[in-house]
Amino acid sequence: MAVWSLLPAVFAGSYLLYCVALVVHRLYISPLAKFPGPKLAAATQWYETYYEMLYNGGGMFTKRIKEMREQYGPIVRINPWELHIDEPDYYETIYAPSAPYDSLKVFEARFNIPKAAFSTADHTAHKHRRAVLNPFFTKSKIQAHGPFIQSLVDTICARLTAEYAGRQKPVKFNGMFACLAGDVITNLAFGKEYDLCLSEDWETPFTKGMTNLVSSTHLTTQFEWVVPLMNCIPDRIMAMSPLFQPIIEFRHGLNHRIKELLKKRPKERDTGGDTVFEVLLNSKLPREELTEERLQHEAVSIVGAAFDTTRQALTMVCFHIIANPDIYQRLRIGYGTVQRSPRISPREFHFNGYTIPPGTPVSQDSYHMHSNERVFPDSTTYRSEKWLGDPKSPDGVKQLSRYMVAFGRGARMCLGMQMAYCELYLMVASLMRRFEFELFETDRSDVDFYRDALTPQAKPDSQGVRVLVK
Ligand code: HEM
Repeated sequence: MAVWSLLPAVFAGSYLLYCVALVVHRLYISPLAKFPGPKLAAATQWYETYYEMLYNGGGMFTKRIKEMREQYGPIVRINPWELHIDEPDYYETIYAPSAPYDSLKVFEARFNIPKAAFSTADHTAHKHRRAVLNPFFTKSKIQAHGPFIQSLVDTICARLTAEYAGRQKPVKFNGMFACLAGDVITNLAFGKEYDLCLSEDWETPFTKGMTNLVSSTHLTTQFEWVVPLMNCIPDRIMAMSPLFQPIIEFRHGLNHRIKELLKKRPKERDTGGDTVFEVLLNSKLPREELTEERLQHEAVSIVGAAFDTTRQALTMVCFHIIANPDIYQRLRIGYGTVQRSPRISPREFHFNGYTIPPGTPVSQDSYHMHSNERVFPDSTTYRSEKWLGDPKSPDGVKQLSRYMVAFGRGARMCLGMQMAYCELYLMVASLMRRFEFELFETDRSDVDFYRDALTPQAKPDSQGVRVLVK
């Protein structure tokens, strides 16, 4: 028998040996071997991949982590290299404001925008990119945009009166709020809006693109090679896929805006920094930080981050207000983003007698925090009055708001929190003051967290929140 005919068997045998050695190392030698958790999850990343991609349609790992917590306690090894902690009072240790913690490298490729502040894993690079954006998103800056946001809200209300009131024609809240969020952020980012709020039936290619981008999150996170592979395939071929076609269109739209801005002579651009990208272009960032590619990444990131989160929050709040008329005008944000966002410390963490080695990704998340029955008893019942009168947490000392982490905490906390609050206040107040709504073939399962696609998504066959305007 020729020697070369044995090669496949030699390769297969070596690979098998390598896998066995890897599993033995992960289970018995790795510095994380002492942490509790399912052995299979510690042995292979495929465990997480199975829950994110396959089990019950995917997006199920966040919920699986909650089950692990119930079985193994407040600290769990959730995959070969990462720990998850479920202890409300420890949140501020991991998400400390000025701590020099990195984020996950694999997240850089998640939305194919590695150069955006949102994706930047390295703490120092993130700090510089973030610092130039911060001034645009302060409370006072956002308040100055209040009249513009109110004008969009008024446009929506006028349409509700003209096209829906008194008719048996349900309004799709998910789509309607997506249009609001999209118009607000594109206008504030570029000084141009897409007029999504005027679109037929609140359905637009832009919102479809954003929705698909969010849905692709597990595919691109679990298989790091997907994004580089996609980048090798011409867009016109990628656009044949119904998943990627709207994403490509969405990205091209934003790329076009950036190109337009860069084409303007610098003098024309210097209009006092009215839009996010004027602020960026007039900032003191070095030239290599202001390339077309980097600005395109920042554009997708800022528009994307503003979109699904705000749409979800508005839809959920309005559903609960309509379903419970006695809670009119009091609101609480649900989970925010449910997917964990680990931090990597250059120093050790100490938790519950464990020493967590430097360089280990450690996370908590808003799903575990907001469903913690010690801090939020009866957490699945919508009782927004619990937030009235500056309440204390169950220990009677700390403010309850310390545990409200829908916008995250620390150096990577939500950049657009004030903008989101502004949209929520103006939109919800206008809708609830001006209209009487009735839910149409909609119940809690249309808003409750079923699967995670970065943000909490309702059951797959949900048609969204639909209401009749009386
Ligand atoms: C209700 C609405 C919103 C919720 C619940 C929300 C939630 C969050 C959360 C939890 C994070 C932190 C992720 C992490 O720890 O890694 C985040 C980051 C971010 N959010 Fe929001 N967000 C909302 C609206 C917005 C809006 C309107 C904008 C508009 C610009 C925005 C822009 C961003 C950006 C750019 C980041 C990344 C910040 C960084 O990495 O430094 N978000 N958001």
